[in-house]
Amino acid sequence: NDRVHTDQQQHTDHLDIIQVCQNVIRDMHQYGLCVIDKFLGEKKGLAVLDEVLRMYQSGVFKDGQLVRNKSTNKQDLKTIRGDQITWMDGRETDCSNIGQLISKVDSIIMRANRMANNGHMGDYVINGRTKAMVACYPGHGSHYVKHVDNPNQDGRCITAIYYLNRDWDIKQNGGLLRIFPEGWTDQVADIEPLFDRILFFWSDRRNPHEVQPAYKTRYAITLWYFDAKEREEACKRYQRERQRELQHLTRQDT
Ligand SMILES: O=C(O)CCC(=O)Nc1cc2ccccc2cn1
Ligand SMILES: [Mn+2]
Repeated sequence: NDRVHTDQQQHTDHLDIIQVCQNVIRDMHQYGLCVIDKFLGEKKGLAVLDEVLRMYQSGVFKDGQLVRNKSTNKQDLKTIRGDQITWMDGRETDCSNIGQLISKVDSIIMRANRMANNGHMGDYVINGRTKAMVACYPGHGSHYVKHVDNPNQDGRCITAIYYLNRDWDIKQNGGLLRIFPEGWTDQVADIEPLFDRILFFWSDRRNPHEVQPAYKTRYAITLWYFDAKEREEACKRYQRERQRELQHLTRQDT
C-alpha cells in the first residue's frame, strides 16, 4: 500500500502546486503581490536555514548596500551597513536544500506563467532568472531605503523573496518589508519576514518597497525572473551602449 501512498502523495502534491499557482495568478493580477506561508514545511525550511547559517559562518557574504543614517542629535552621517549578500546558483556543495527551494520556486513561476491566460501574470513570457541572492541584515538597525528593484526595464518582471526568520517578533526585531503599491493611494502592504514564507511581487515601479531597521539578524533568499522580450531589449540596449563607448575610446586613441 506504500506504492498507493506515494501515488496519493504525488497526486496531492500535484494538486497543491496547481492550487498554489492559481493563488499566485489571482493575487498577482489583483494586488501585484502574493504571500504564501508554509512554503516548504518546517523540516525542509529548517534545512535551508541551516545551509544559509553555515554559509554565513563561513564568511562568504559581502557587504551589500551602504545606507546613510542621519543620527538624530549630532549631524555626522552614521553609515549603517544594509544587507550583506552572496549570490549562488544552488548547485554548490552542501547546499542541496537551497537548490531544491530554487527548483520549487522555478516550477511554480513557470507553471503559473503557462496557466495564466493572456492578460494575467502580466502578459510576460518568463524564460529565465538571476542567480539566488542570499541576504542577511546583521541587526543593530541595518535597513534598506525605499527603492524599486527594476526602475528602467532591465528585464526583471517578478521578485521572489523566501524568508528564513524563526520566532520573529516584528515589534522587538523590526525588519518589516513595507511595499507601497502604485495605484493604492493611502495603503501599504506590510510583510513580516517570517520563517518559511515566500513573497512574489512585480519588480518594476508598481512596487516601491523598503526594509525597516532590523534589530536581529534577518535572512532572506531572493530570485528575480526575466521577461523574455524586456530582457532581450535590455541586452540589445546594453550592447549598443558598449559599442558607443568602445568607438568613443578608439576615436580618442587615433
Ligand atoms: O528582504 C526584503 O524584504 C527585501 C529587501 C530588498 O528589497 N532587497 C534588495 C536588494 C538589492 C540588491 C542589489 C540590487 C537591488 C536590490 C533590490 N532589493
Ligand atoms: Mn528590493
